[in-house]
Amino acid sequence: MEITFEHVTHSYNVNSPTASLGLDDVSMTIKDKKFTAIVGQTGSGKSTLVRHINALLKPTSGTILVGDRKITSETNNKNLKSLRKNIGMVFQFPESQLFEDTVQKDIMFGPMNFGASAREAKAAAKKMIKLVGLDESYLEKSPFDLSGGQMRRVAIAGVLASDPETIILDEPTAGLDPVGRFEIMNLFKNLQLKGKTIILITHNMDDVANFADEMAVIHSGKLVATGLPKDVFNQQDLLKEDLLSLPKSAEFARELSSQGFHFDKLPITITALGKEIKQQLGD
Ligand SMILES: Nc1ncnc2c1ncn2[C@@H]1O[C@H](COP(=O)(O)OP(=O)(O)OP(=O)(O)O)[C@@H](O)[C@H]1O
Repeated sequence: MEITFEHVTHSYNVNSPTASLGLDDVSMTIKDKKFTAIVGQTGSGKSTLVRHINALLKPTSGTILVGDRKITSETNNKNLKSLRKNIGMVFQFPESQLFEDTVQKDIMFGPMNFGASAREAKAAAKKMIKLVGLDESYLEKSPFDLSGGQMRRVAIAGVLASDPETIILDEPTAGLDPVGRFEIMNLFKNLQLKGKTIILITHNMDDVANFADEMAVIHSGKLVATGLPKDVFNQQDLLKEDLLSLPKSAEFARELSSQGFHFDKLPITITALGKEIKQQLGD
């Protein structure tokens, strides 16, 4: 589903002395079936932005179009079920929301909440547990007997079990070891390649460089850049003003620039960096 923000502003605690601006006149389009990363410093408005997509937050002004659904300040809290079924959200540390006595029941909760029969939900649990890299024997275990990484996978399986068209991830790999992180990111990339729209909030620029098709940079509630990661990471004004940090390959390329190498554009992945170095050493 294509998602379009049209002049969206969100004020927290409107009309109170503690009012604060979460989003400031944001207009952008998140493309259907693409992997889009949302980045920005802490407190810049990333979570506020994505919470408008399933109407967890309503705009103070402006409109969000999610496919053919329109969300405005007037949107009624009723009738949001079909929207929310299609927008899966993996919050930060989703394992904190596990509560059932077995993994199977936890994964079944979402689909049943959206109207699936027990049989359908069981089948979904069986499929999803494997998709997140655990075998079926985990279904009968208590989620609380699992490691942190395993709990995270179960929580993700629970979101995927409702088969949402769009999946929003708010730092889904925070606190995982590098291998676990890579596996989870690969899982989401594969889901996108099979037709899902993925929206990832992250502070990890290597994940953006390696997995995202598009990126958006938010600063103080405003959208300051959007585009292909290889272009956005080369916007000098963003780097100068410290609105963006670089993936490791680009950092390394910058260091190499003072050692006689020359890069027209900073390479943002190891593969691109390797190719450039090889070419320049061969010349
Ligand atoms: N419930 C709330 N009430 C009042 N202000 C809020 C609330 N939630 C967020 N804000 C404010 O809105 C701004 C944007 O916050 P938001 O959580 O969207 O940022 P973020 O980019 O997701 O940050 P982080 O990277 O730390 O998760 C911040 O100034 C924050 O203090």
